[in-house]
Amino acid sequence: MESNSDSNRKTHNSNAEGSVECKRATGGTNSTAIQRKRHQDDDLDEDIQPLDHHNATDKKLFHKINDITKGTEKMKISLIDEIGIDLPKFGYIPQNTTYQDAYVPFTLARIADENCCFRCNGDCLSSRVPCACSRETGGEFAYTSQGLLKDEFLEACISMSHQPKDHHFFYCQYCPLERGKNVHNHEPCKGHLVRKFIKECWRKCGCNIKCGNRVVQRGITCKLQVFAMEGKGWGLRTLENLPKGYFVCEYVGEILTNSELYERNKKIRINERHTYPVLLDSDWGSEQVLKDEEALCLDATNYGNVARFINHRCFDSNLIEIPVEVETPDHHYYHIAFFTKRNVNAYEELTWDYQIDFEDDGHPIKAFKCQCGSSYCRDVRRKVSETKQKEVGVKRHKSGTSRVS
Ligand SMILES: C[S@@+](CC[C@H](N)C(=O)[O-])C[C@H]1O[C@@H](n2cnc3c(N)ncnc32)[C@H](O)[C@@H]1O
Repeated sequence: MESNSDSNRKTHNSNAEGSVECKRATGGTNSTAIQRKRHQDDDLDEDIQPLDHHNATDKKLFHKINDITKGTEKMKISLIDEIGIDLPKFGYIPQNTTYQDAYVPFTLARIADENCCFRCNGDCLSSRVPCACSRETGGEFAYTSQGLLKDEFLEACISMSHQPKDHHFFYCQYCPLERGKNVHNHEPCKGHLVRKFIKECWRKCGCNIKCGNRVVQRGITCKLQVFAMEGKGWGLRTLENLPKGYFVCEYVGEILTNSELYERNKKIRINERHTYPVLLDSDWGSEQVLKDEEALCLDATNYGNVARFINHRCFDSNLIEIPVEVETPDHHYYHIAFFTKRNVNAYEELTWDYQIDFEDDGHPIKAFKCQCGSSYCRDVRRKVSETKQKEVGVKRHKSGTSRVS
């Protein structure tokens, strides 16, 4: 997986390939073929700046793309690279898309009358009595009329992610994660955290599209930028101040079954396991045996949205991911939406806690050497190796063998 900047650093002259890649301006020719091609590429030419461009602060820019979404989001999302790393190779998709076997039916017939608010009008948040769509959140909507998450709901979600052991876990009888390994003796399920869901109004509801209980489905509304950094590869930042409880973006990728994820993992080298899949396991274990086509994950490796650039930070990240029910009451499939955990300043990197167990080598999501910089960092291996390096440095220093490079 090309994600660590140390491994993907290269000179700005190298020619990147793929769907959201930078290319040189093609000026200096009258060829009709090229002119025709240019015309077809107008959208791209407008979005992609030549290499070696200098910005106002006179920092060298190796790459700049004005809109990595290619117009598929309401907001343009730029990408800049001031250190010279490979451009990401993926196709931008603004909505989750089934890869092959995942069973994700969106039918109106599956939405029972008690799972929608067909009698509502206008804005559900302003109705005197909260409608049926608030039932998932205990009879109160999760959102304020300003479109932010209510503090109490947000704090409860943060507490669940900070102290998962204090909260309820589901344990599957036959865990899809273990089944996917295709071995005779499955290990017992390690447990899946029960999560708090938001339920948004949708097509069978009587309210209008501006209803305050429709936030995630309206998409990205803030200015975001993908940027390159030392150590972690690409990352995402906000270009404007964001208040606490603000919806930033959802995690979008291909919808894969767990077996499909294992097949993908098998095809790539052992130390390059996927680092872009997110399990949709909030409901695992609540039923007897989950069929393979219902044990799903989102994989943003080949196709995804801007959320694939959000790096991990142990514990004190500024984003939290919350499951959101939109099109189907069936929680095998749901959306993963990122909200701010606190006020976030313009130009701060946006991070979330992947909840990685840095010691679980069997997990389909590969743990990396964490460089989150948090004082709560859980990557003990990194800490141990850093301590050892320091000790070796001190010993060498004492024996006079150390070299300053
Ligand atoms: C979902 S991607 C995030 C975007 C990624 N940085 C990129 O360049 O495409 C996850 C990968 O980013 C890198 N990463 C994320 N958080 C990191 C951290 N705290 N320390 C080191 N690497 C990190 C790891 O390589 C991880 O596998």
